[in-house]
Amino acid sequence: MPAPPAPGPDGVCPPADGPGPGRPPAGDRAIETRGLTKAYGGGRLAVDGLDLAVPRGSIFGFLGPNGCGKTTTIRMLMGLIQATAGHARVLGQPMPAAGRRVLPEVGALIEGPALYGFLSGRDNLRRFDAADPGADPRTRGARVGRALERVGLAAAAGKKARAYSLGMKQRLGLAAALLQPRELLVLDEPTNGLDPQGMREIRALVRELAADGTTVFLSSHLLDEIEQVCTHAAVMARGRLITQGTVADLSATVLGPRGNGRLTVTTPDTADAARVLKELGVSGVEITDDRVTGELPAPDAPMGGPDGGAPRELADLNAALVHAGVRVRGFGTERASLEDVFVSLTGEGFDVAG
Ligand SMILES: Nc1ncnc2c1ncn2[C@@H]1O[C@H](COP(=O)(O)OP(=O)(O)OP(=O)(O)O)[C@@H](O)[C@H]1O
Repeated sequence: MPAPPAPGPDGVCPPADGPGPGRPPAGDRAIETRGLTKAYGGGRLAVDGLDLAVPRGSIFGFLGPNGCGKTTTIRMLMGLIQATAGHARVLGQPMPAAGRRVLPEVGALIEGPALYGFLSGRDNLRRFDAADPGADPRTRGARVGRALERVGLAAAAGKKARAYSLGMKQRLGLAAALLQPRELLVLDEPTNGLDPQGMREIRALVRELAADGTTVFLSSHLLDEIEQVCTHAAVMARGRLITQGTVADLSATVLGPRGNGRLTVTTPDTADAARVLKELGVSGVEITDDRVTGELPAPDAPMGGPDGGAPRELADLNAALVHAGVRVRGFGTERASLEDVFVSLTGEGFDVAG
């Protein structure tokens, strides 16, 4: 996997047109936009100067509250609507100019699949396949069968699509996107409206597809979804890019440069635990009820053990507590969530309309 874009000192990644440290070289980007902008009537910008850099091979989450401009961006990327300003490249080619060359390499699922309810799942796929001028009709049956198999719909292939659950319809839409091998999959809110089981199935499928080397760009307003499935993310609010980078780097932006997370120790011996942790270099130590929390030292910081040694790992910290007679009932670290990132960078709660 190419090197992820690194956040800058303010925690925000450099724009796509900068040579930014850690930013994937242009050839390694599945999607790249510069200043991409869309104004609908009324003058308000639905998308405002967007600089995106999606590394090839990533599972890239495009995250933001409803109405922040995700679908509008995707529609511009796919050449479905014209940008008001700015540029977009998909698989290295300018869009929409190179649409005919690029789009056969891209599987897209935007705003739910358009299915005929009176046709079976299999016949819906045959119809999609027949609409592809590059698809050989002689091998259609095999292609459709493989795609159904891939999304776990082989057994239900003969059922009318109107009898499918929402999750099955989404999977059928994905199967349509997978009839041909694709370099890039673009999925707009693929789990929207699904029950938890349906969501899990789609996420598992996304992971499988990415494991085969396909870049997956998926939009979502669900923070935990992005955290669970994505390697990288861009965070949008009100049409603007707030930040982008690896999911781990984004978490680190709100944890400070040390980015190690907070340690939590649950113990009846809170005062002793706090003292030992401070001696070991843990800062910001706080006691709340039977919990002692603190910020872990940087990995390269000197960390003195009680015997003058230098415990470096969490396990060593735990051992030192036990050695000092602290009865440890719980021990662990917490990383910042993407929700923390969003709130810290925008000053807003996540559940706002864009
Ligand atoms: N065809 C249109 N004409 C006018 N305004 C539009 C149009 N499509 C979208 N908008 C507006 O542009 C903004 C961005 O909408 P968009 O659908 O891109 O957001 P989104 O992040 O995909 O949200 P959602 O998840 O709710 O679809 C919203 O304020 C929306 O009302």
